[in-house]
Amino acid sequence: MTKPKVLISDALSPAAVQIFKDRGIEVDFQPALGKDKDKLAEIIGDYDGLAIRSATKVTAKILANARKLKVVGRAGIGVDNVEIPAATAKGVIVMNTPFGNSITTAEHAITLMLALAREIPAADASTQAGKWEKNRFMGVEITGKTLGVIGCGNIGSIVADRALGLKMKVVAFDPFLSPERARDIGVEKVELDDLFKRADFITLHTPLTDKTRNIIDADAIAGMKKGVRIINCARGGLVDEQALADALNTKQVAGAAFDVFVEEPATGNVLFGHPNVICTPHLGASTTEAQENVALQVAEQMSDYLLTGAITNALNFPSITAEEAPKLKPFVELAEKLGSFAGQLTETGISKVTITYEGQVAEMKIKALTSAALSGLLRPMLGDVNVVSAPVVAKERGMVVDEVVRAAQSDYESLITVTVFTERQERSVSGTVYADGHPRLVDIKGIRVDAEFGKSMIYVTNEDRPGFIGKFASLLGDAGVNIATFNLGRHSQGGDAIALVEVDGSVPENVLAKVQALPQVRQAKALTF
Ligand SMILES: NC(=O)C1=CN([C@@H]2O[C@H](COP(=O)(O)OP(=O)(O)OC[C@H]3O[C@@H](n4cnc5c(N)ncnc54)[C@H](O)[C@@H]3O)[C@@H](O)[C@H]2O)C=CC1
Ligand SMILES: O=C(O)CCC(=O)C(=O)O
Repeated sequence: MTKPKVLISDALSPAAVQIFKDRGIEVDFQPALGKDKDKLAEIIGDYDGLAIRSATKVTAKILANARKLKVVGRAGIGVDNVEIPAATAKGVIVMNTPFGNSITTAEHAITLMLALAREIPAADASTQAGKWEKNRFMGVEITGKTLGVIGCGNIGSIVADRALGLKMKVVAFDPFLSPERARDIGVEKVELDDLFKRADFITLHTPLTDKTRNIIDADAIAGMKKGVRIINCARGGLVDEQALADALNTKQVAGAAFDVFVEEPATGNVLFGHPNVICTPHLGASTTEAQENVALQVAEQMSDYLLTGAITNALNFPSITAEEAPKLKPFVELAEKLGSFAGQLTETGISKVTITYEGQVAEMKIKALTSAALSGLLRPMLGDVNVVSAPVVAKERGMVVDEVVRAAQSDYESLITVTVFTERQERSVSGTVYADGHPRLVDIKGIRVDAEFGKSMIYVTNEDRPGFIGKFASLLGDAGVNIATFNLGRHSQGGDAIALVEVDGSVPENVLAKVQALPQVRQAKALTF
């Protein structure tokens, strides 16, 4: 196997380079490349993995050139610099490290809150300028004050914990925060209007979504306590910057501390220059500890995926642990081959696919198996589809996908059945994995068989009549097509029968036409796996 190759295009800790090397992965560390999108587009085609922070923008245009790319790893939390739908459509896994920088970012929010309360940056600048303006700087205590936390997930709840330690009262608005969790972490769950009315300090910790964009706008600010102070260490765009600047001018807002901006890098911004505004250049995650954590974690996760297929913290695919990956692998292969078998036999539009998991396989990660079956099914028709992109492609094409899970009902410990519905017919194929780890076909359209998936196969449906097998075999022999394995099955004596023959090399079209012309043959197809 050739070594996978990874590009690091942002300033990750060098710890990541070492992990990739130790795991036997070739790595190019180009920490400034993320800013040069043309160069990135030019070279991305050489890499299996791309490790980034926030400077690299993984756009559809970059992805279009990413011929070999399998995984994008974000050393950090927010993935708004990655076009995930485009990555998914291209079959690229996007993973992040959801916890590695949470403490550091929460500490940055607390730091900014305290700095705001005592106007530390302005007092520092004035003192170092030799002014000694003791009477200019009059701060506020935070003890006993109310902190409003908008978004109480990983970082928000750490901020709440630290603020409680500083003897603040904490109210939180987060539609997904359960009352039990709120109680456990010692915060009062409130509605947003209530938070605005009560908070002396407000800190934001949500992702930027259609619901959270401008969650603090002019109306929201009008509903706040006069003299409120606002901290944003989450994402630019959560606060309407112009509305905030206006409110700073009228003193409705007494101060604001921002680490993130609508446009980054923020080299000019409407907030710059206002009194009691503190700005940092997206430093939330910038501590030695956090950068080491996220770099190590992303490198391990990407290596696991590239080398073993284990998937952790993916945003566009279910997680598969390192323990699950080897057990799942033969079933992924089985699901993909069953899908491929059904796909190669299907000539008209598919309206629905049902995938049934029976026995032990029903306990596994069936989402991953379904994706594999869909990719096998769609690839003969659409070409460039893989397990990551297949569910999206199926949905775009209006295909209904049903998953059925049930206890073992057959002789097999595990059985997967793929049933494809078209306008004209319904066709099922079933398979299992034997102890040798090889997938086997065990049922085609209700007819029992026992066949491995060969590289090149001929599938024939015929009437069960004497003489057919002899004629079929001599026809192949006369044409110089060597038979590797020969499998037969039938419904009943004289009824529908199946022949599934593995041959060496590809099946010439004229040979297939001759097979099709044999008197008992209903259908003859060349299949490849
Ligand atoms: N400044 C920096 O360098 C860093 C910024 N971040 C950003 O911090 C933010 C929070 O990160 P985490 O706490 O790890 O995320 P998280 O996913 O653990 O928490 C986000 C919380 O926001 C809540 N939420 C979602 N929609 C909401 C809405 N409409 N109103 C109120 N709450 C809502 C969710 O329920 C969740 O509890 C993210 O935007 C992340 O990108 C993270 C790390 C570093
Ligand atoms: O990598 C960084 O410095 C930014 C961190 C961040 O914003 C995130 O993890 O969401």
